[in-house]
Amino acid sequence: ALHARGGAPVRLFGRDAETIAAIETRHENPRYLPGIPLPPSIRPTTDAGEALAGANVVLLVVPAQSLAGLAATLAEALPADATLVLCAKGIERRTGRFMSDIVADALPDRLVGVLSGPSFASDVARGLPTAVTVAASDGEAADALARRLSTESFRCYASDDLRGVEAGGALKNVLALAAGVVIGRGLGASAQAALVTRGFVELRRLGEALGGRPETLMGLSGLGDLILTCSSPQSRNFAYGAALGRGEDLSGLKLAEGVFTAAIAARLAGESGIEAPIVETVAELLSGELSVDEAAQRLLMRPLKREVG
Ligand SMILES: NC(=O)C1=CN([C@@H]2O[C@H](COP(=O)(O)OP(=O)(O)OC[C@H]3O[C@@H](n4cnc5c(N)ncnc54)[C@H](O)[C@@H]3O)[C@@H](O)[C@H]2O)C=CC1
Ligand SMILES: O=C(CO)COP(=O)(O)O
Repeated sequence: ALHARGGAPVRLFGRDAETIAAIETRHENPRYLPGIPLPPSIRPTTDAGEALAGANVVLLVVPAQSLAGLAATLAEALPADATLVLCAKGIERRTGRFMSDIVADALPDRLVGVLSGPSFASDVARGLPTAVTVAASDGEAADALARRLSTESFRCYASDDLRGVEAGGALKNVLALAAGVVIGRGLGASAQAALVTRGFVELRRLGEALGGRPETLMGLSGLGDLILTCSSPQSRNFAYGAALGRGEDLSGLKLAEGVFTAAIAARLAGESGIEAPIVETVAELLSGELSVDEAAQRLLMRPLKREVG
């Protein structure tokens, strides 16, 4: 998408030499985006220093649990005026830190943006229409980043609610796992709709408790991404949940960030005094404390209460 803007060259860093070589020679990423032609002007490299030299916007797309490990490289090689844009959707499971907290600890005073919202990589790579949120704690910096990253098919809305955008992106993954379980276990589309709606109540409550604003949580990076990932088998979190619900072997499945976020999100909910039964049930299902049927039963057996209030 960035390439489509024209102008500044786009460099792509990856540590897997084979994939990088394929992108360079065949202009295709056979491992992650097979069959999708990539623009030949993208310059792939396995040398982080080369990729970062002279860069003024750096998009970090490593999984959430890997970000802290990359921070040392960044501290060494990142140009002083480069803006970091965090794209991973997760919470560090050991510490409870959001992505922006990890960067703030490793690179204090650095301008940080967060890009999140409903956007499957393969849709973006194909140039299909996509709308996302780009947040920075400084609203004008967010506006500038949104202008910089938008293309005709990749529309970025600016926000100054960094935490709200991060919280929505991390929590929707946990709920997408639950939605996948519902479908995988054959509980039906009505149960799926109920799960997503009640899941959104949890996303909103917990997202607000963690510092996000309600209108952000109702926007693209919260509700929008929740709708996408809770309804499409293209979502790896949904697909993981569906495989779990069907009782299939989970080894070999693609990265599902919610697997790493569930327990820490449940802990943060507990610490904030927030009721989050779906998030807690997903955490216990993943840790093996509950079976799929016990998890479903537990959610159904919750005491009756008013829908709102
Ligand atoms: N794939 C998608 O459609 C979308 C993914 N995201 C988010 O982006 C993040 C990454 O997801 P994917 O790219 O799909 O995961 P992935 O598992 O497909 O790819 C992650 C890549 O990062 C590499 N990596 C891990 N640690 C690294 C390190 N320290 N240095 C260099 N490379 C490293 C891995 O080798 C792998 O190639 C996740 O947080 C995900 O939630 C967000 C929106 C869409
Ligand atoms: O975040 C995503 C789309 O917005 C991708 O979702 P999955 O990680 O579940 O595939």
